[in-house]
Amino acid sequence: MKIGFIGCGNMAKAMIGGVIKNKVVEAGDILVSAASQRTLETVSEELKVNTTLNNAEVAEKSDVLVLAVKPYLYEKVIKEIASKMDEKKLVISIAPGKTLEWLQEQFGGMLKVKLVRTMPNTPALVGEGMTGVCYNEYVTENDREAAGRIFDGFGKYEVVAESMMDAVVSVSGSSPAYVFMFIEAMADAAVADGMPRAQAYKFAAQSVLGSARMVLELGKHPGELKDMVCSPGGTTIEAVRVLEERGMRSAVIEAMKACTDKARGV
Ligand SMILES: NC(=O)C1=CN([C@@H]2O[C@H](COP(=O)(O)OP(=O)(O)OC[C@H]3O[C@@H](n4cnc5c(N)ncnc54)[C@H](OP(=O)(O)O)[C@@H]3O)[C@@H](O)[C@H]2O)C=CC1
Ligand SMILES: O=C(O)[C@@H]1CCC=N1
Repeated sequence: MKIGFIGCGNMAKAMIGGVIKNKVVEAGDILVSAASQRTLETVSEELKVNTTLNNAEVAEKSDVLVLAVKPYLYEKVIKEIASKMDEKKLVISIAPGKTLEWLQEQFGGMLKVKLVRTMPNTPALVGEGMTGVCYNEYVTENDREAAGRIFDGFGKYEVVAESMMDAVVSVSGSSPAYVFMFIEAMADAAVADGMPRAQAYKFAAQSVLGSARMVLELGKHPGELKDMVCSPGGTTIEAVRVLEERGMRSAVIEAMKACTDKARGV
């Protein structure tokens, strides 16, 4: 399987890193394009993948093609590659807001292009990505299996109804940013208490990692897990009281609502 990436920024590099590390394909089976030679030189040096400035060449030489440019460039890039497409190639979109119907239109109504609409996230870089996936009608069982191997290569994935994709942007595509802010804030507080910064990041990040694993592995309600930490009359409930007073839940819900709304409008 030859995989092509059009665009090689934060998200593509995270996906490529995971796919190579997990031996889904060899680096030599990946062809990447970008806007600048400088990016391609860096990517070629760091990831040992093949590179070109020619998007149409990536489309022509790939069995699976990942569109990894910013959403506003999708229309332009698809125009550049449309003539190189055929009904065997699988196209993976990673942009928020670009529906299967819209993508199909860009490729031209006549071409039965196989489309996979996804929303990955940057933890893919360490093999812990979460990707929401939906397919158009031309994607076969074999294609799904091939795409699944790619998504498995950099984390977990789940097939969802297309109507859920905007919510996926908010809950996993964008959410690493909120989690990093939370880790940074906790580390700042520990630094204020006198802890060296590097150590503070380790304590904060490992606590987030462990807590996430408890949710995923123990099958218990997050509220129950929170209660297990809150000793009666203890320290934790004091922190919980202040977080509730400052509107933590409401801030998260409102922030994610804004994110989902933005995804709908991209
Ligand atoms: N970052 C994230 O966490 C996530 C991003 N996404 C989606 O992934 C896509 C890419 O985002 P991200 O990686 O963050 O963006 P970046 O800005 O990091 O990367 C964009 C890449 O596109 C390249 N590029 C620009 N113009 C062209 C062109 N005309 N032809 C080919 N390549 C071009 C750039 O090249 P150069 O480097 O030379 O400028 C760059 O390598 C977006 O649609 C985004 O919404 C989805 C989920 C999560
Ligand atoms: O911020 C963005 O638009 C992209 C999509 C999800 C994460 N990053």
